This record gives sequence, structure tokens and C-alpha cells, in this order.
Amino acid sequence: MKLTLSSDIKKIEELSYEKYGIQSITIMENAGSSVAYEIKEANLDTDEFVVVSGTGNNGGDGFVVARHLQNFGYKVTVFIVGNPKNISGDAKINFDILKKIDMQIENISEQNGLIKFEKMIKKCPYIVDAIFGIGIDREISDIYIGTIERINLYKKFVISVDIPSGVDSNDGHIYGTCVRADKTVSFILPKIGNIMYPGSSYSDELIIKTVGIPVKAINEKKLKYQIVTEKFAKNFLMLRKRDSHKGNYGKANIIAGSSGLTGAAILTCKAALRSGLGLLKLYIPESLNTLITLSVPETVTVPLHEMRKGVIGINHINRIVEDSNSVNVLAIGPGCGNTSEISETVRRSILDVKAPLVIDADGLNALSKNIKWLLEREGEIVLTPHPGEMSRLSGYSIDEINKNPIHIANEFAEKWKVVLVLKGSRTVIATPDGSVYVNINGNPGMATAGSGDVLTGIITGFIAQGIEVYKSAILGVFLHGMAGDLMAEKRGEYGLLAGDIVDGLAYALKNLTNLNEK
Ligand SMILES: NC(=O)C1=CN([C@@H]2O[C@H](COP(=O)(O)OP(=O)(O)OC[C@H]3O[C@@H](n4cnc5c(N)ncnc54)[C@H](O)[C@@H]3O)[C@@H](O)[C@H]2O)[C@H](O)CC1
Ligand SMILES: [K+]
Repeated sequence: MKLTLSSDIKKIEELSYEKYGIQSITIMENAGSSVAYEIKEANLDTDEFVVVSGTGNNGGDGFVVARHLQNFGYKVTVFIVGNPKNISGDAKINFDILKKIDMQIENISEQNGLIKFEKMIKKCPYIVDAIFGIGIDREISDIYIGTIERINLYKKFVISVDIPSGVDSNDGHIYGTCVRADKTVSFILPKIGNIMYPGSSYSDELIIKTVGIPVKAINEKKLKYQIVTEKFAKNFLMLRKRDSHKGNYGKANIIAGSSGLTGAAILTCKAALRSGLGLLKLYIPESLNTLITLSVPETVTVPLHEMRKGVIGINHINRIVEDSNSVNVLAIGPGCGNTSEISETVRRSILDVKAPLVIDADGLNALSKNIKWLLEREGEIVLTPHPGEMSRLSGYSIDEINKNPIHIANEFAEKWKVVLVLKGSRTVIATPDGSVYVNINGNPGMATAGSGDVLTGIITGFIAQGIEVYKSAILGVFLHGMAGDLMAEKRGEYGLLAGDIVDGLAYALKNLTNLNEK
């Protein structure tokens, strides 16, 4: 499902009005009535509702909701917040209708308005939040703060129009305070602020309603962001033919692990194997070889003589590069340690390995000191940073990255021509052509040591099988989250281990392939 900026929505609405002859008042009517029907069908334990309207078009939607609720037999009181003189356009038309049908209208901004409002919502804690929609553009102040804080204090049920008031629809940040909604009815397509944190956490449920905008208008607007859904991801899976053999499922080389960090190598290999690839080769310091072969017997290991204990010496790089030019993918980084050897291995792989690369963890830390190596890269490459690694790669602070991961991932992927998997509560996959995919499954239990190693393994495994690189990244992130959700269902989030995600992968893949067979 596509994801929008407020400018995208405005462009789509403009196209609909100017090119396709749709009347904006019709869209407002459809928007407001869709919210009213959502309330009616929820069969809430009330026959009374309070509608809180701002003075913009979100407020206009609220006026339409009020009229439809009255028609459904609800007792409705409308509270305006802001100066009613600012109400204009379609909102004004609907405001004037309310006055003509003797709707109970109060003005919170008037003397004692807030006291009246508080008294009302104590009696009737069922509220429609139509204060701000995609038009909010600054910190919330004075009377609006008082209104929103009272809504959150006394509410029994709040339904937000388009987006909870206080969320920035373009990046999900909060303008100081925000309505906490039980439901949000958004229109046409979800906004980034509906999906990204913290905005996404201000509504328990999100419903998207088409409100009469022609599909032609939506398709005419090139939208670069989209949500990863099961329907979207499962199409990337390769079906396994009955008469196949392991050669059909590709080969991957992995450089991972060093003394004290073998767990990362084990998790990455197990995850790659669980993804269904044919043959996996792990380059490992020879002193760690026994441990690895006991832990992951399905992996072919290449024990390499160590110049320094527990580290792969640079004397092996030519062999690794040569080997890797005859496999489907090379992954570097999990548990490699921050050494000059790994840095040289990353450099040579970027420059000389034409097969797709997956670089994670310590491989990223090496790259971040020499980002210009990417300019000499010929083959495809996937980078899988968490915000800390992304900060070192991009120069943005971790706070900036967490505030706007979509924009920063998009900018970096286009600039450096990489597939970027920016991990987080909403993992973002950005591609060199400027497309951005937001994954919305997964759970906080997955924020655990080794979870990133598992993701690297999954993505590597899918590339090995011949799935396009960007699709492998999307499918890998989706399945990683699906596996984590399946295992959290069984074991809870607190006790979730990265190894559980590896176990969950098999079930997640089974579920997804069953869906494909239907
Ligand atoms: N015809 C249409 O455009 C339709 C829009 N839909 C709904 O309209 C909202 C967008 O409206 P809204 O969010 O109210 O934005 P506006 O620009 O109309 O008005 C906002 C109003 O508030 C002022 N403002 C912004 N931030 C603040 C603040 N922090 N404090 C105080 N005041 C603030 C701003 O200056 C404007 O004056 C959209 O979400 C839909 O719900 C219909 O659904 C479809 C038709
Ligand atoms: K709202």
C-alpha cells in the first residue's frame, strides 16, 4: 500500500478537482460520513458524542461527522477550538449548515470555554478529534494544549479524523502534545505520520477509507513510499520445484566471526540456511573452526590461518575475492571485529567482487571511514545499518536519523546507489532509484543481541537464490519481522532471543508459501 506525504495528498486532491471535475466539498462530505459510519458500526455504549473541530478542513470534516451522527440519532455537541472567524471554504459551508440545523455549537476559545468543555467530556467521554489533519505545521500552543490534554485525560473513546491531532503527517513526530486515539480514519492513502513512530503509537487502530478520489488521479501521482504488506512480500518468494536440487538454490559466501564474536557468525549462517539457499561457505579464523562446525554442521567452513589470533589475515583476501566471484552473493561483517584486516577485506570486496555484497555490523564501521569506496563499486550492494551505524555512514546524528529515517535512508540510497536497510522500530528499505519501503511488522522483543546478524543471513540467503537484491532486502526484513512476531506470540517479547527468530523463520516461510499456494 502506498504511503504519502501531505504534499502528495494535496497534489492528488488538486488533480481530482481540476482535471477530473471532482468537487472538494464532495470529498469532505465523503470523509466526514465515513467517520460517522465507523462510529455507528462500532456500536459504542453511548448515544451522545462530542465533536472537537479546528478551524481548517480537518475541522470541516468534523462538522460533516456531527451532521451525520445527528442523523443517526446521536445527541451531538460541537466544540470549536481556534477563532471561528478563520473557518473558510468547504469547512465554512458545513459550519453554516450546522448553525442552520440548530446544532449545539460551543467555542472553547471563549471565556470559560475550556471549563465548559471539560464538564461536557466528563459527562460524555466519546469524542471525534477533528482539530488538525495534514495541515498542522507548528508546535501546538495555549488553548489547543488545554483541549488536547483534557481529551486525553477524560476520554473513553476517541476517533481521530485523518490523523491524531498533533502528529506531523510527513514524518510522524509530535508537535508538543497529541491526541491519543482509539481509532483513526484516514483518507485516500495512509500518511507517513500514521505509520512512523512516535505518531503511529498515538492511535490503536488505523482504517483507510477511499473518499471518492478517482484511482486515475492517485496513479497519476508518482508515489515513492510504500508499506511492505504480506501480499506484496510473498510475491518475491521463489517456489521450490519438485525436481530441484541444491544447485538450484544458489551459493553464498560469508565472512563473519572472530574470537569472542563467533555467535554472530553462527546466527548469520543459520539464518541464511533457514532462508532455503543451496550452499553456504563461511570464511573463519581456523581457531574457531571446530566451534562453528559443531554449531552449524550444514555450513561448509573455510578455516583460514591466522596472522593475529582470531582474525582472518589479509593474505587470504585474494582467495576470498576469487571464490566470491563464482557465487551468488558475499556477506561481510557480523562479528568480524573492528580490525585493519576487515577494513581491507571490505575494500577489496567492494572493488573486486562483482557478485552482490551484503555489508553489516563491523563491515559497515570499516566502510563508514571510507565511504568513497562505494563510488568505485560496480556490482549491487546492500547495507544494513542500525541508527548508530547509519550515523557513522551518513554523518547525521542518531536523533536526526530516528526522527526522519525515511528521508535519510532515501537520500543515502540514491546518493551512493545502494540498497539501504535502515533498521529500527519501523525498518526502512531504500533503493538506488529512490523508492522507499516501510516494514510495519516485528516487535520490541526483537531488539536483542544477534537480531541484526539474523537479518543479514536472511537477506544473503534470498540473494543467493536469485531473488533480485532489493526484493531480497524487502522480503528478508518482512520475514524477519514475521518470524519475530510468531515467536513472540509463543514465548513473549521479553524472553525473545535472536536464535528464536532463526527458529521462527521456518514457520514464517511456511506460512508465506502456504499463502502463495492459495
Ligand atoms: N478539500 C480538502 O483539502 C480536504 C481536506 N480534508 C481534510 O482536511 C485536512 C487538512 O486540514 P487541516 O489539517 O485542518 O489543515 P488546514 O490547512 O485546512 O487548516 C489547519 C489550520 O490550522 C492552523 N495550524 C496549523 N498548525 C497549527 C498549530 N500547531 N496551532 C494552531 N493552528 C495551527 C493552520 O495555520 C491552518 O489555519 C485533512 O487532514 C483532511 O482531514 C478532507 O478530508 C478531504 C478534503
Ligand atoms: K485529527
